[in-house]
Amino acid sequence: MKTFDELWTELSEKAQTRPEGSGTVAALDAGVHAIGKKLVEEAAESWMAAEHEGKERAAEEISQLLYHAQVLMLASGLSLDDVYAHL
Ligand SMILES: N=c1c2ncn([C@@H]3O[C@H](COP(=O)(O)OP(=O)(O)OP(=O)(O)O)[C@@H](O)[C@H]3O)c2ncn1[C@@H]1O[C@H](COP(=O)(O)O)[C@@H](O)[C@H]1O
Repeated sequence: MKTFDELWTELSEKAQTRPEGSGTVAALDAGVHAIGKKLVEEAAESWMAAEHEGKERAAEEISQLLYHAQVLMLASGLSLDDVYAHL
């Protein structure tokens, strides 16, 4: 298990060090358009899971949604504080 902040630290490091085999690095290389499509897909899957598939599946899909949101932030050059400023 990891927190949102711990995931952000891990993904930020991967974006810097670009380790081989990282899905995050591959996603960043694919670009904002591809990341955005994945984010929308995970949002739809989160919605469907919450409405039809129960709490465990909803939690799983929402975790993937948060992951892809962080990847989009990295690809867009945004920090956590840039986003927190609007909460
Ligand atoms: N939390 C996640 C995470 N959530 C979702 N995903 C990605 O999102 C995809 C989820 O897609 P779906 O379940 O919808 O399955 P899918 O559509 O068949 O998947 P794809 O065809 O798109 O690969 C997974 O295949 C992963 O590529 C994640 N990829 C990585 N992480 C974490 O990010 C960290 C860094 O990962 P790497 O960069 O791969 O080392 C690690 O701690 C990982 O646990």
